[in-house]
Amino acid sequence: MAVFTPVSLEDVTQWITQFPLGQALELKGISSGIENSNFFLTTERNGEQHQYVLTIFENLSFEQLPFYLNLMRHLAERGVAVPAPVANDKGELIVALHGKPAAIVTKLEGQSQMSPQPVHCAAVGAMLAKMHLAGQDYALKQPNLRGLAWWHETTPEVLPFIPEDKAHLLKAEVHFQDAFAACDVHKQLQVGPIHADLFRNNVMFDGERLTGFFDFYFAGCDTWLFDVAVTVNDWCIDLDTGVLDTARVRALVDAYHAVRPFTAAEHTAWQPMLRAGALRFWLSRLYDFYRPREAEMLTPHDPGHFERILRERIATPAPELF
Ligand SMILES: Nc1ncnc2c1ncn2[C@@H]1O[C@H](COP(=O)(O)OP(=O)(O)O)[C@@H](O)[C@H]1O
Ligand SMILES: N[C@@H](CCOP(=O)(O)O)C(=O)O
Repeated sequence: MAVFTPVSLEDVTQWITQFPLGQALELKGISSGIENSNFFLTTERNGEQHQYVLTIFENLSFEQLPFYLNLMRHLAERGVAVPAPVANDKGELIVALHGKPAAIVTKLEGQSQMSPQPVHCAAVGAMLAKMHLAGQDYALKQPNLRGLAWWHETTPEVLPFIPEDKAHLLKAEVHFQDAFAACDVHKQLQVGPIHADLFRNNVMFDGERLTGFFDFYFAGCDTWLFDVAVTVNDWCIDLDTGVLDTARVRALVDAYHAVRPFTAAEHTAWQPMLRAGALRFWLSRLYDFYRPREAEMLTPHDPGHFERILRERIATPAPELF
């Protein structure tokens, strides 16, 4: 159960009067998250019921949240399928509830598609390209906080815990990624706000219709190609082996390319970028496994999954971008 801060309907009844949402009818805790306390909120306005998600942020602060919430609003206003945050009567998107930052966003229809077919991957690729284009004129700037600098900070923290062969791979890959980040091709890559964690569990589908991307709390400014690589490394693989499924890769990258054509530099950078996407999640999973943060991770994800993916991306070239 991932409701860390209990909230009752009575608590919300008064609090919600500052939002143009009508009256709170029902509040249900959502069990699946791992970082925040999330609730489905039903309200009634002019005789009609509406569904929202109320999130109480357990780790992110009032200072950190505007980048993420304003990005969601910016994207929603430009027709990207993401939850739209609701402002209160002072125009604020982040409002204290039980002393912690909280926000209300629109509820996406559908469920996560955990066994995606090419048709789902194509929808994700097209929406991802649309999202990158729509984010171009987003005014707030924040780096990807899980990027190269974080890999350098985190690697020495996990090295003492892991056996020699893994330590060797980790150090060698960080070294390889340093060289890649410094090369001319990398400097030519398109940069902007990215989701940076667009896994299967962060996208909703109603049948084959993509209804939205959510969980933007790892978003930051980084290369668009890194976002594509992270997404392909989750959506287009056999989960047991990490091996890429060519049909799903083609569907995702072709659909992306049709909306926002990849550049020659992106074509060149594709194989090392897939390795970067694997390294990022191998490292965060190692960190969460060996250095668990208090009351944050209920069940740490398996680091071995992304170690396998990284080894596989090093050993076997992925299908070309175009
Ligand atoms: N806007 C939304 N619309 C519909 N469901 C949502 C929305 N936001 C979150 N959820 C539901 O809440 C669950 C937990 O959200 P998530 O952002 O993954 O939490 P956490 O940040 O705590 O890991 C999701 O798996 C999803 O079922
Ligand atoms: N996608 C990451 C973990 C982040 O968790 P999320 O539920 O907030 O997406 C991973 O799989 O390691």
